[in-house]
Amino acid sequence: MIARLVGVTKSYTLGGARLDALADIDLSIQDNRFTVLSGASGSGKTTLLNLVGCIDRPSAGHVFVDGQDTSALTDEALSDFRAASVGFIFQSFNLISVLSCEENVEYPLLLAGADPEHRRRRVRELLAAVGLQGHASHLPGQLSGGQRQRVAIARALANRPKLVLADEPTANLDSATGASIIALMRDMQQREHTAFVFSSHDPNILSQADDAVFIRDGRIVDRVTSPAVLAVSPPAMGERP
Ligand SMILES: Nc1ncnc2c1ncn2[C@@H]1O[C@H](COP(=O)(O)OP(=O)(O)OP(=O)(O)O)[C@@H](O)[C@H]1O
Repeated sequence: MIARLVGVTKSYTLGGARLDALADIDLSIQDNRFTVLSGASGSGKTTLLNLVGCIDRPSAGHVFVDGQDTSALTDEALSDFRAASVGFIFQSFNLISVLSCEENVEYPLLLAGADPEHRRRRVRELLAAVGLQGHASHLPGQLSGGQRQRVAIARALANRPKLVLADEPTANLDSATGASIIALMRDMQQREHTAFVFSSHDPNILSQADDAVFIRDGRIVDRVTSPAVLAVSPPAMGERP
């Protein structure tokens, strides 16, 4: 198991009122699987990904990643742990605009102190795997949205994290490009033997996943393994029939 949440609540206070963005979540995420978090807008998907990705801390409960109780880490140690253990893919790509494709993919390797020969080999391998070997020196502004997301996928995998998190990775793409990005993530997940967890409110995506976790109003309302069968007749947003 690559991640486990035990009794996790995340609360915000808005105008004096308490809002539980997540309430009493118990969830295990398995190694080497393609897991989708499915739920309507505002159901808590981003909040959950931010906790699993150690970007945020829970108000109550414990988040374990790769066996580490993240609540036991200082902010600095948590930041180092996150850089070493988790790769991120964002809906708005978040590439560094002044760096070329290869420099964007190389960046996490530089931060991790990888030697130049390893960096060169890994960047070349990843750009080829995402189909961008011919675009290595292009800047993000010279790429399409789908190509930018391909670079972001390569970058997320650079340090061989055991866990990659993607928050609505297809939200800014047309449906055909979005489908190709999901297929690429699936391919890379299997090629790299890593766990991918991605959020989506598109029920059609269920057919691609090994596991589906359904969230509604900050609670897990269902969990399904091999959810392809559900995709034949997609459930209502955030819940199973
Ligand atoms: N920083 C914050 N302060 C206050 N409330 C927040 C904050 N972040 C999230 N929320 C609230 O927590 C709830 C869950 O939000 P979250 O962004 O996790 O949902 P989501 O499922 O990712 O939605 P979407 O699909 O629209 O991105 C929402 O009601 C949201 O308004």
